[in-house]
Order: sequence, then structure tokens, then C-alpha cells
Amino acid sequence: MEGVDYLADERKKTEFDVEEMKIVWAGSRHTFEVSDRMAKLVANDPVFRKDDRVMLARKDLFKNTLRKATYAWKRINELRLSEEEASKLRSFVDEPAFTDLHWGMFVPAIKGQGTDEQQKKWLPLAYKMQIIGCYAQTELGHGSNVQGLETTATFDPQTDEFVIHSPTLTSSKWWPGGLGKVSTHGVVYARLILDGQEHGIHGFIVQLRSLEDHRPLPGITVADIGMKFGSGAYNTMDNGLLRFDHVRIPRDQMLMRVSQVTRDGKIVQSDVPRQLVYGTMVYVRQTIVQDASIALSRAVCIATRYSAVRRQFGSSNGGPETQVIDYKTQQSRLFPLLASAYAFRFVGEWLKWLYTDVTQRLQANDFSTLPEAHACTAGLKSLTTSVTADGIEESRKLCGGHGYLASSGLPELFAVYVPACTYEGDNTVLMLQVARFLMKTVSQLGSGKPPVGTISYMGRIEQLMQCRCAVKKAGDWLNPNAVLEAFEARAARMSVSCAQKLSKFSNPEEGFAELSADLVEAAVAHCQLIVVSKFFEKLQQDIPGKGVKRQLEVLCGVYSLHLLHKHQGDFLATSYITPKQASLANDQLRELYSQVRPNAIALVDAFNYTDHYLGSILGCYDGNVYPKLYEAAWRDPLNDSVIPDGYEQYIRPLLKQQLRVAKL
Ligand SMILES: CCCCCCCC/C=C\CCCCCC(=O)SCCNC(=O)CCNC(=O)[C@H](O)C(C)(C)COP(=O)(O)OP(=O)(O)OC[C@H]1O[C@@H](n2cnc3c(N)ncnc32)[C@H](O)[C@@H]1OP(=O)(O)O
Ligand SMILES: Cc1cc2nc3c(=O)[nH]c(=O)nc-3n(C[C@H](O)[C@H](O)[C@H](O)COP(=O)(O)OP(=O)(O)OC[C@H]3O[C@@H](n4cnc5c(N)ncnc54)[C@H](O)[C@@H]3O)c2cc1C
Repeated sequence: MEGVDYLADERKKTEFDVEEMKIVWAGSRHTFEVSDRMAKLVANDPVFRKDDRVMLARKDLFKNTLRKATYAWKRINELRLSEEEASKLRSFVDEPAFTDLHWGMFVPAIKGQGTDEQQKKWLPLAYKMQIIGCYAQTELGHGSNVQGLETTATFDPQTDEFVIHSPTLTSSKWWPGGLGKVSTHGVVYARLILDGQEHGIHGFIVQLRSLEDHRPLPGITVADIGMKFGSGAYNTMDNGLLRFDHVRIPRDQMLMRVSQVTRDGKIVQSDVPRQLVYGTMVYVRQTIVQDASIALSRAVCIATRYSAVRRQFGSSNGGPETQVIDYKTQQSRLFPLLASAYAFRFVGEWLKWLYTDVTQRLQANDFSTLPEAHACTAGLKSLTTSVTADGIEESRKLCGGHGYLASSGLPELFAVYVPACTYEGDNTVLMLQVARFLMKTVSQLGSGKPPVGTISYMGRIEQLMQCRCAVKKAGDWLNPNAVLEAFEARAARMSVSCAQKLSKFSNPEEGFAELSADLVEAAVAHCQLIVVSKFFEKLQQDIPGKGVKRQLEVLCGVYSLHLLHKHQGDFLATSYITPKQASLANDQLRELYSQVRPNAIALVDAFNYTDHYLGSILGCYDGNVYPKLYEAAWRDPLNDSVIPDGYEQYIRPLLKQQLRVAKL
């Protein structure tokens, strides 16, 4: 059976050039080649084996992660990998570790908020991993409300130091990844106090552990916060707690790009906005949007391959049963997720561009696009992580009973992914930030300042409030202008409706709180519009390869029309479409599913995932699912012996007792 491709017939149906689609998915030929090389490097190295992860107890699991992370660092140095290659290698190791926070938050925080001198001092140490850092912001009592953090940093002019202190139990830092057992340093967020006066939240570089023996420094209490959701999963990470008892650090360890504290204890604001203290979160939210397409595509790849292998019902005259992927219900659950994975890939690519653009502007003291960048990163992080977490769970259900097995890879993928809906900003809290941005935009319409970028459609508000959908037959829904106008009109009308209701409140904050559920819906509509429009923009690019663009057009249609179908209440209630037009959209959607069907396997092959990275028997490339499931069952430690441990102690006496009862 070895070497047989059970999905070969499926692959023969493909109507497009898969190799070219791999380049589109990766973003460029260069990125594809780097990814492909790094994925194979990891897959072929036994040290990076991960199929035993869910069986390990916490201490073994954690030590195993330390071993892998250290080995990865050794390989990165031996092979002299570039930053891009190293980051890909780490992502293919596919195990949350302290290094994620060191490279993903500690280094960016110093880069974004440190002065040139601070960067010169700290970054070389961090780059060589001579220090290991974490991002210590959240506390036991406050996460979302950053202004509510309680840790204090009081300047002592006598010694030219800050005194970092945890005044209450709720001020204990709680959650930072890498903090519990590994980090030697942290960027710690605390309230700045100068001469008895508070000056808001700022970041400070604080050494936590000795570089000699790793013991916590005097005044520091640090530990892991305990087991988290699921087996394996995020338990490889040492999320930590941290308390300070009047810990002293030199004045130059406050990150001073946004504000400086002078030798005599005065605060000097530079001309950059104070929101830049939140800059690391903007950066990470943008990377989380890119990661969403990866997590969702992994789940979809597993569910699609398995749906083509799995057969149930429909056999006549002893012929084969129906592949479950041929059921329209399966398609209507699976193909929108496949389309969403592609949609998120392209919006992630665009968001990376937006972030680079805003960073360059900030360097030139142009802060004009910061509010939009904040709204886009917050909103898209919220939208894509919510859909991805739900999509992974739906993929599990699409795999029936076998999806519940750890060897399907889906339970662990869900457990490791779902906190993305919470970390880096709770998804509801972030959507409310988008809503604030929208309400501000609506209130400024007509002020002579035309809205730009993702909000430019608001500049056509009068037209969007009045227009009516022109669709007459199902095929009209393939017209990008028809779809875009529908999403623009829906988003604009929902925002205006909220703004009108808000204006009736004498206290705007009270109104905002009262209407917050409606405001979140308006924000979701705006974010979905961004994803749809970026998909259409992608299609305007030159996309080579036989049939590749055509497939992407089909997926774009599936993505937008499934949203239109799912949220038809919004489109109908805002009176842009009629019930008949909603029904035509659904007819067109069904037709598009038929076009996806023959290409479904090739569309997930284009993700180019190795079997190692997918970590799923149900999703393996060759589709040889059943023998692999059978063999995996025998590898479970419970099957090491025929008679289980505990038989003598529990099962035997129980059976004997039943026997006695039966004899009576
Ligand atoms: C297999 C492995 C796969 C694993 C996946 C890999 C990915 C791994 C990556 C990372 C691992 C996980 C890391 C997680 C790390 C963390 O969670 S760190 C902690 C993150 N914490 C948060 O995100 C807290 C959320 N809260 C906030 O961001 C803010 O406090 C708030 C946005 C809720 C604002 O609260 P509020 O009090 O209303 O605001 P103010 O502070 O007063 O500011 C108001 C004005 O500032 C503007 N603004 C807010 N945020 C930003 C920003 N980030 N950038 C720019 N501007 C911002 C806001 O719009 C207001 O502006 P106006 O005054 O003009 O209206
Ligand atoms: C796995 C994981 C890793 C993490 N890593 C880090 C890290 O490295 N560093 C770090 O500093 N932090 C980290 N965090 C913490 C994380 O950033 C916070 O948990 C997150 O920001 C949410 O804050 P919270 O826990 O205070 O939630 P809360 O704000 O208490 O949320 C509870 C509920 O209240 C709702 N809610 C809150 N405020 C509002 C509002 N204004 N309006 C309406 N509803 C509201 C929320 O929607 C939610 O339903 C991590 C968390 C997790 C789970």
C-alpha cells in the first residue's frame, strides 16, 4: 500500500496550475522557496517530531519545548539562516514557545518604543539571545483596560532610578508568555509617577532573573500560572505571574521614544502621539491576521482531504458509496471556509503593506494614518481570529467522529488557536474600537475632510444611503461592482443608523454603551467589506498560470456571497436588496460550489503543507487514512499492555462483586 496516492483521481480533476497557485498563496516565488525549504528542513529532522505531544505531562512537555527551541536556535546559527528563514523555521516547528514572545513582542517593543541609544544597547543582546525577553502588560485585575493597570514606576531623583512596585494582588502581572520559567528580562508596563503625579502607562525594561544562575532577582516573585485549555496545545508556553517589591532600575530603562523623563524628574513629550506606547500591539495584531489564514487553511486542508476520502451512503448495485465532499451540505460548510482562508491570506498581505506604510510615515513624523491602521489591525484581528477559531471547530465536525481523535490534529489546533480571540485584545473590545473610529468618521462627514483609505466609501454616503441593488438574475451576482456596492451600502447604512441612534443620547458615552451590540455589528460589516474589497483588488493583479485567476474569482464569489447569504438580514433590513435578490445570491453561491468541487483537493494542495506540519492522519497527502488510524491506535500508551494497569485494583474486584450479586 506504501506510495499509493488515494487522492490521485481527485488530483486528476484539477482545472488549474497548482504550482502557480502555490506562488500566489505564498505571496512570491522567493517566499514560496524559503517556506518550502524550511518546512522540509523541519519535517525531515526527528528532533522536531510532535506526534507524542498530547501524551506528555506538563513538565515533560515544557522541557521538550525548551529542547526543540534550543535546537532550532542551534540550527539557525549553524546554517546561518536569514531573519526571514529563521522565522519560517520557527513557525514550522509549530509549537508555541518563549521564543514567540522574545522575537514577536520583546524585540518589536524595544524597536518601536526605544530611543536610538536604547536600541543600540538592548537589541544586540536580544538578537544573540544573550538575554531572553517577554512582554509583561496584562495583570490579574486588568487586561483590556490598559489605562487601569496598577503596577507603578515611581521616579526617585535621589538615585536617578525608577522603583517598580506591585501595590495590590490584582496588580500582579498575569499571562505574559515566556515569563513563567524562561525570560531574563521583560518590557513591563506600569504607571509612571513623578513627584507624586501620575503620567499614564509606559514601558520599562526590567531584568527579572540572574544571568548567572537564573534565580529571580531580589524583590521579584515569578512563576507559571498553571495548565491551560487542552492537551499539548498552549501548555508548551510558560505564561507567567510576576510581582515587584520596590525593584529599582536605572532611569534609562524606561522606553523613551514617546516620552522622556529628565534627570530632574520632569516629563518631556516628544512630538509622536502617546498612542505609540500601544505600537507593539498594532504590530502583533497585523501578524495575527497573517497567521489566521495559516491556521484556517490547515484545518480546511485536513477537512477537505478527508471529505474526499470518506464515503457514506448512496451505494447502488454494490458500487462505491458517495464521497462526503459531494454532499451539498458538506460543501456549504466547507467551501466558504476554504474561500475564507484565501481571503484572509490576501487581506493579511495587504495589512502587512499598510503596517509598513504607516511605520514609514511615522518615521517621517506623519501620524495621519495611525487611527486607520489601529482600526484596521484591531478589526481584522478580531474578524479573522473569530472566523478561524470557529472554522477549525467546524472542520472537526466536518470530519465526523474521527475529527475528535487527537490524531486528526484538529483538537490541538483548536486548543492552540482559540486564545487568539482573546490575546492581543479581546475580539469584542477590539471591534468596539473599530466602532469608535466609524462613529468619528460619520460625525466628521461634511466637515470638508474627505474620508480616505478603507473608509473612503463613506465619502459617497448620500449615494450609498439611496442606491438599490440592480441584480436581476443569479449571474449578476458575479459582477464585482454589484457585490462591492452591496457590502458598501450595508456597512454605510449600519454605521449611519448607529450614529443616528447615538445622537439621541445626551451623554455620548452612555449611548455608546447602550448601543454597543449594534455598534459591533456595524464594525463587523465594515471589516467584512475590507476583506471583500481586498480580494477583488487581488484579482486585478497580473496572476499567471493556467486557470489560477479563474479559481480565485470563484473563491472570491464564494467568500462574498456566503457572507451575503449568512448576513442577509443586514442587507434586507437596510433595504439595499430584496428577498428575491437574496435568493438569487444563494442560487449563484450553489453554482459556485459546483465549480469549486473538482478543484477542492488542488486548492488545498496549493498551501504546500508537509504531513509533518499538518500533523493529521485525516489530512495526510496520500489520503491513506484508515491504515494510519488503525496503526496510531496501537501506538497509544494505553495499548502497551493487554490488561490495563488498575485491573487488579479496580476492575477485578468490581466484576467479582457483580458475580457474587448474581449468585445471590
Ligand atoms: C502553532 C502556533 C500558533 C500560535 C499563533 C502565533 C501567533 C503568536 C503571537 C503572539 C502570541 C500571543 C501574544 C499575546 C500577547 C498579548 O496579549 S499582549 C497584551 C495585549 N493587550 C491588549 O491587547 C489590550 C487591549 N486593550 C487595548 O488595546 C486598549 O487599551 C484599548 C484599545 C481597549 C483602548 O482603551 P481606552 O482606554 O479606550 O483607550 P485609551 O488608552 O484612552 O486610548 C484612546 C485613543 O487611543 C486610540 N488607540 C487605542 N489603541 C491604539 C493603538 N494600538 N494604536 C493607535 N491608537 C490607539 C484610540 O483609538 C483612541 O483614539 P481617539 O482618542 O482618537 O478616539
Ligand atoms: C494564551 C494567552 C497568552 C497571553 N499572552 C500575553 C502576553 O504575552 N503578555 C500580556 O501582557 N498579556 C498576555 N495575555 C493577556 C491578554 O492580552 C488578555 O487576556 C486580553 O487582552 C483580554 O483581557 P482580559 O483578560 O482582561 O479580558 P476582559 O477584558 O476581562 O474580558 C472579559 C469579558 O469582558 C468583555 N469586556 C471587557 N471590556 C469590555 C468593554 N469595554 N465593553 C464590552 N465588553 C467588554 C470581553 O469582551 C470579555 O467577554 C495572554 C492571554 C492569553 C489567553
